Amino acid sequence: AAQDAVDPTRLVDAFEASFGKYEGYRRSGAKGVCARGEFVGSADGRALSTSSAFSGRPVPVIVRFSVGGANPRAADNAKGQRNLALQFNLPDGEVWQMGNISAPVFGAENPAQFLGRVESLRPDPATKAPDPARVKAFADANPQVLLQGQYFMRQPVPASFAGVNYWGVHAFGFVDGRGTTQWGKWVFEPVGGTLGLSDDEAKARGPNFLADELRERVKAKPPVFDFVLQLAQPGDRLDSAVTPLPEDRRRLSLGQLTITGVAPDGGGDCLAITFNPMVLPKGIQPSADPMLAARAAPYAVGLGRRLVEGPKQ
Ligand code: HEM
Repeated sequence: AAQDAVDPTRLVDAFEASFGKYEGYRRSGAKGVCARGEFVGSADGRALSTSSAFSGRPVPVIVRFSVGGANPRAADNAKGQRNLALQFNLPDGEVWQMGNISAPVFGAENPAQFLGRVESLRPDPATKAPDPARVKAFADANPQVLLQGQYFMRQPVPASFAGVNYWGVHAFGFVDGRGTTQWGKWVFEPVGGTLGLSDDEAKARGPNFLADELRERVKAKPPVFDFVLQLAQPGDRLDSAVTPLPEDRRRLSLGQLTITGVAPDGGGDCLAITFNPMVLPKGIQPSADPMLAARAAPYAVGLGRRLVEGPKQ
């Protein structure tokens, strides 16, 4: 809706003012590693959507794992967000991009609220830290912005980029050959289960282990994620990134993503890609979630800035 519209430049400027400006790095998910994978769709995927992603033939995927936030030196051994961004390279040049996060909810329900939250976290020039009274006042008036952080505090520090669930958070429509749309929300789940560290283990691991851990893991045995869709029922909210579907909704595996290689350094195919979740293949539809459409323009702004600066990671 028009009242939800927020200038994309203003959003990226607010990120830089509140979280820091690190030239060449993504303004969000700055610390990351590029990888490659292969996706093989399932019969359930083919039944739900005409997308060629689910043909059953292997599809090459560009993969980027990252730690949440704007800081390229973020600690790997702290609780918080991890990301799984994907670009499916489908036949005939078609692509499917997505950016998934390690929580079932996002930190705001519409772009204006997100901008307000980010602005409330801007450091006070005098103290160089956010003003606790301002942060509290905004969160008290907008309690949805606390849900994601509360989720992360209940989870252990991930032991591996391949040991955590990654949710799409938004609803998407899966359109079959008769034109029928099934709405749902997805999550990528490691087939080997989630892997967490105790507080002592996290301390012993130090702040930089996730990229090398992934390289070693992939060399030993390529990790596999199930692409699981939770099916919405009539009446379920399809427009809210802070409202998961009810837990009892049916779940289907749309296929499996295998991670087959990891870049040896900060380079790789990801550098010039922004993972815009509105880039969808035929057979997949965006929902009316205002947070979904609002991502496209700021990602392009962010990509433009870091390309000019000289892209890193
Ligand atoms: C209007 C709201 C949002 C803004 C302004 C925003 C902003 C950004 C920006 C600027 C980037 C870096 C883009 C680049 O340089 O290529 C980014 C990355 C990312 N965002 Fe958002 N974001 C928003 C909403 C969301 C939501 C709702 C999710 C939930 C799934 C999300 C998940 C991610 C992920 C996973 C990445 C990292 C992707 C990568 O590895 O490149 N963002 N975001």
